[in-house]
Amino acid sequence: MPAVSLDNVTKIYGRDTVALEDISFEIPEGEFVVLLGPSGAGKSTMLRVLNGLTQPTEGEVIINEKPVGGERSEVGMVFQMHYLIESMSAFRNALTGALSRSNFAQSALTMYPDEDKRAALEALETVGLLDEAGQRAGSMSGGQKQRVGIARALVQDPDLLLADEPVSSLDPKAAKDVMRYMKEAAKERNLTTVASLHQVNIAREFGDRFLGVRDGELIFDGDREDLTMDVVDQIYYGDDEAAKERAENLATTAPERGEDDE
Ligand SMILES: Nc1ncnc2c1ncn2[C@@H]1O[C@H](COP(=O)(O)OP(=O)(O)OP(=O)(O)O)[C@@H](O)[C@H]1O
Repeated sequence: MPAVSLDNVTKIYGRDTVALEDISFEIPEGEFVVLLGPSGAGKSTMLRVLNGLTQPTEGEVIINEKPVGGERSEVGMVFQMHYLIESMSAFRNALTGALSRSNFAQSALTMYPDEDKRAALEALETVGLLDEAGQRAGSMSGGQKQRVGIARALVQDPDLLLADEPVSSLDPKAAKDVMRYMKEAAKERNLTTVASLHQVNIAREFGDRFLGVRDGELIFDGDREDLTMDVVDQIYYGDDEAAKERAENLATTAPERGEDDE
C-alpha cells in the first residue's frame, strides 16, 4: 500500500491558470522524493495539494489510505522561511509542533504533556541540536533555525513530511548540512518525504527519486541514474534552446568565488 497517492490531480486557479495537469503518482512509505522544476512549474501547488491547503480541481490525494484534509494533521511542513518564534528557545519552538494534537487550552498555558516534551527533545537530538535546546532561536544561524523547523515538523509525528525549498536561503555548506539532517531524520523514522529544491546538485545527492514538473505537467519520474543533464535541461528549459544558452553563458561568465572579494 503506497504512503502517498495522487490520482489524476488537476489544479486550475481562477478561470484558466492550469497549475497542475492530470498528475498521477504513488510514493512508497519511507521514500525521499525531490521535486524539481522551474519557477511557476507548479511545485508549490503540488505541495499544497499534498498538505490539503489547496483542493484539487479534479482528482484525489490519498495519504496512508485517507483522503487529505481529514481531522488529524498527518502532514508536517518545512518552509523556506523557518517561521520560528525568535524570542523562544529551540526547545519551545520544537514543542509548538505538538500544538495540533495537544489540548489547545493546555498548550496556550504552555502546559505540554511530558510525552510532547520528550518528543521535542528527541526531535532536536535527531537534527543534532540537543545541546542547543535552551538557546534562543533568534541567536541561531540560518542552518540551525532550519533544523529547528525540521524538529518542529517531526514533533507533529506526521505520516508525510513536505519541504518547500527548505535550503534556498542558505549557503552551500549549511544547505548540505540541513539536507543531511532531514534525510537522516526521514530514514530513522521511515518518514515519507517530498522536498522541492532548486539546487540540482543538492537534489542529486540526497534524493532517492525525482519528479520533474514543467508547465504543470509531470515530465519526469525517475531515480538518480535516470536524472541525466539532458533530463535536467528538459525540466528547466523544455525546448527553449535560447533560454538554455543564456543560462549557460551566465554560468561561464559568472565570476569565480572570491574573484571580486576586496
Ligand atoms: N493562488 C494562486 N492564484 C492564482 N494563480 C496561482 C496561485 N498560486 C500559483 N498560481 C499560478 O500557478 C502556477 C504554478 O505556480 P506555483 O507557485 O505552484 O509554481 P512553483 O513551481 O512553486 O514556482 P516557484 O518556484 O516560483 O515558487 C503559476 O502560473 C502561478 O502563477
